[in-house]
Amino acid sequence: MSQTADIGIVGLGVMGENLALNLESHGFAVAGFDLEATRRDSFSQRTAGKRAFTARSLAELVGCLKLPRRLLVMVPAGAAVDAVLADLRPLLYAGDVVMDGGNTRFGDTQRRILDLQGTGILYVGTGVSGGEEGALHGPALMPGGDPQAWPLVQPVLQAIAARAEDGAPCCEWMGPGGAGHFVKTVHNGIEYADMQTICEAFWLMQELLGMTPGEMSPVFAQWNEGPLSSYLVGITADILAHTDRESGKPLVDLILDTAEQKGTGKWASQIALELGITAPTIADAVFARTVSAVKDERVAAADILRGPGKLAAVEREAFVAKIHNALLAAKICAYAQGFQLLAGADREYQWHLPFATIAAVWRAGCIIRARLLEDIRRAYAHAPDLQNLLVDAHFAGVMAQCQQDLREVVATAALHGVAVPAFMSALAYYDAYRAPRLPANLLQAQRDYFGAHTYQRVDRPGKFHTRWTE
Ligand SMILES: NC(=O)C1=CN([C@@H]2O[C@H](COP(=O)(O)OP(=O)(O)OC[C@H]3O[C@@H](n4cnc5c(N)ncnc54)[C@H](OP(=O)(O)O)[C@@H]3O)[C@@H](O)[C@H]2O)C=CC1
Ligand SMILES: O=C(CO)[C@H](O)[C@H](O)COP(=O)(O)O
Repeated sequence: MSQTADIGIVGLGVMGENLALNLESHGFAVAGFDLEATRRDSFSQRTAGKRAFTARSLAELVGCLKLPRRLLVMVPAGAAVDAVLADLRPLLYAGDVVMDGGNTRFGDTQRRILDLQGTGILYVGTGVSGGEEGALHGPALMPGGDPQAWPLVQPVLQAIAARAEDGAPCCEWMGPGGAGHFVKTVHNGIEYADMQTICEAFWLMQELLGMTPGEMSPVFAQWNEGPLSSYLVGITADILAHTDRESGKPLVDLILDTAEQKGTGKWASQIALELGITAPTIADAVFARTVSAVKDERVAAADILRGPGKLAAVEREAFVAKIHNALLAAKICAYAQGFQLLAGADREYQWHLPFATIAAVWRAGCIIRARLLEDIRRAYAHAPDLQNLLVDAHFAGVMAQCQQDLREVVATAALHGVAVPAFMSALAYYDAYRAPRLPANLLQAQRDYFGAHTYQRVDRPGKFHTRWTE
């Protein structure tokens, strides 16, 4: 195969192989390479009879690509991407495009763009979401980087992307530099919060209402027909209905309660702290995973630390309806925080992120796809400078309907000693954001007391310092 492939894939793991098959099914001739011989063999077998070629080396892969070359790197983020780039660089010409589709830190993408400056090689960092199925049948794609690359990769990426209900491809240009990978990091931060709040809804049904997974599954399935409709609520219904073949028990009950993570939620939270953006529900979703991971400590502490006394049972049907509204309210708060994070980074890096387009791209294909994303798209299309999703008329209205139930759910959980950190932080975020006055006046006084840090007054301009004990 000489210079006949439309695109080369480096890394034929879960994502790379399925993206390659997706590309091939859309009429693109693909070439693939993986360091691992077993992955190459598996790729050869899965692509037998198709317009696909398995290269035995990076040089062979590059040699069979049409000019300008388009390469998609799907290897683990970090050192592996640098290693691939170091090997690729001497093989490429000016005008060739390298895309990194991994979950890469956006700062790494910015660094790699700088490293390639002067070579003419066009670099793109693209968020990819949708897991194995999405990669095969239509992911959401969030490319950003060298703008000159976009016309060269747009037809390929948009052809394989998922389509929203209105037919729009879930792939648009996010902006320069690390914009694409930043948008994916925020996507994953929201994903963490979405998953955690769903887990808390499940936990409340189990701990307070005594519901079994089998009883909860139809509840989630029904919720998936309404305003909570989303991929994650849908898969939760499926998971809760699943029975372990060996024991006959719900499989979810047999899974160890320690969550793992690869780091994107943590990055989203770190960036929020660095930029001074309030994203507590995303951060609490990360902390919920970290506390789950200290299982042995929790088991030991359960014998030492006291909780509340026994309380009257909670009425099931009415409380399930409240959990529904609490989940919707918390979800809106998490998305609001995610979009605040996008806006904060946009101010810092001057990417000119297209907020309405980001919501549109997330409507299908990705893990956080949800019905409410069309409302978010509409909100930002109507007001691109929207201060916060919460103050959009539609979302303010939904919050008005749901906030009382979020309060009651959080209060009930607290009284019964059931940990719902993401629900709690969503409520605290909502209440803090709608508070015209907060106790930061006392905090400023404390800072001034011990550190002469000064404070401002509400009745006159300027900076003031007080000798508090005089
Ligand atoms: N899985 C998912 O749902 C999603 C994953 N992602 C991201 O996509 C990227 C790839 O993920 P995934 O496909 O799941 O990972 P896998 O581990 O399944 O596949 C990565 C492949 O890349 C190979 N590889 C590593 N280094 C090189 C190299 N220098 N040259 C060629 N091949 C190499 C690996 O080989 P070896 O096994 O020998 O290391 C492996 O076969 C990651 O950044 C991930 O975070 C993004 C969205 C969803
Ligand atoms: O990017 C993804 C989906 O959008 C990946 O599935 C991601 O790896 C999930 O993150 P974690 O392993 O930390 O739960």
